[in-house]
Amino acid sequence: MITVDALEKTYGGFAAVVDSTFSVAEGEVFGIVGPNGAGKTTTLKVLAGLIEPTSGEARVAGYDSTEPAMRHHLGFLPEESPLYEEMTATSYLRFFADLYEVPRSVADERIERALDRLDLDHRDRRLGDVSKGMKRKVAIARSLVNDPDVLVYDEPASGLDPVTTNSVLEFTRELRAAGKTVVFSAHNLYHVESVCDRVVIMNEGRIVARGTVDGIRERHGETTYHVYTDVPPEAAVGEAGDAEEFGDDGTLGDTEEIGDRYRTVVPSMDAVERVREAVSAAGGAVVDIRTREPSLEDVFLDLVGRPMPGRRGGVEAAENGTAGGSGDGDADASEGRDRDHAGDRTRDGDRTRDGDRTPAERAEAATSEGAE
Ligand SMILES: Nc1ncnc2c1ncn2[C@@H]1O[C@H](COP(=O)(O)OP(=O)(O)OP(=O)(O)O)[C@@H](O)[C@H]1O
Repeated sequence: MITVDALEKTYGGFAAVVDSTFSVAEGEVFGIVGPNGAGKTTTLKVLAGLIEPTSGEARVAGYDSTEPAMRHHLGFLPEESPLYEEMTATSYLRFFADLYEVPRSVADERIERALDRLDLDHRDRRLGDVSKGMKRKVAIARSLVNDPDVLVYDEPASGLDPVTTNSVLEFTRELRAAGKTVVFSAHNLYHVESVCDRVVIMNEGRIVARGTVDGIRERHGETTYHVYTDVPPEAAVGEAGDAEEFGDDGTLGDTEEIGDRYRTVVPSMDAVERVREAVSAAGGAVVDIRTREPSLEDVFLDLVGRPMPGRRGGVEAAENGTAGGSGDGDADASEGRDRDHAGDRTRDGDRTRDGDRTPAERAEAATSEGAE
């Protein structure tokens, strides 16, 4: 349903996305995770047809992402989704359905269903007066008014309370059950673990891991063993012999005093045995051993904790104070501003006349221009 091939996006020489290749099957929930500035939003904006790749391509529902017709198959939820504050949820969603030229009876039924499912109260209150969670739900409902096959959600549950977060995650699962394809970005790894079929982890513009959450954990994470003893292994080692013998990597492992016990973390069962021998030689004993599987978070921290090679323009440009360095959006206008497909308009000017836009384009324009 989605294929991204050798995608690259640079802003004024700064590589926001580098050589990104992945695909998403129909009916799959696919997560893009990564730290701030990893390139998640840029990737999603390319998928949503809001910016053009510098090179490579993205195809969505059989269309190149730059083709206006693609948008009929797509619902996009931006990270920030300003709404028209004077409207009610219902009138706002009808407005978008009209932009997509959805017949009123079909739209009303679709809107009711989405609002019911999202437990949206206060449908007739002005949007300026509703909670952040409700606003996010209305924005999600908006992404569905054209009944798209593909949903691209940027941080759908960020900043929401736990109840609203759960309801948004549950709703995402239901979208999958209804056969929709969902791509979403998240910082919160729990959100990703609990919903996604597959994941890519991005760092500094590049994909650094991919697969199912379990697969990524197995491939990139290391099981550790927590050995609890009644004497510190260091002391035992002092009497028993050479501390360097512990651990596959030749280190002793991390020991921490916890109450009247000592916990030594080692990377292998071999090392556990050496702790046992050393402690028993010192007259002590192993009182407990626990295995700890790596979490996605462990893997994430390990993978994104080191600098990536090959990102051009970043540090040097920032140090020189040139465009695109910190990438805060003030890059050279010739390359650095988001362009709508086929260069129709820049973000801050030269808008096309409304009459030139397709229904999907008008809706997208209203999405990004809403309540500014
Ligand atoms: N219009 C732009 N002009 C210049 N640089 C940009 C522009 N948009 C994004 N960048 C830079 O590209 C890099 C990737 O940004 P992007 O927003 O895709 O990251 P992200 O993973 O979504 O980050 P976050 O989690 O903070 O939202 C960042 O360094 C960002 O500052």
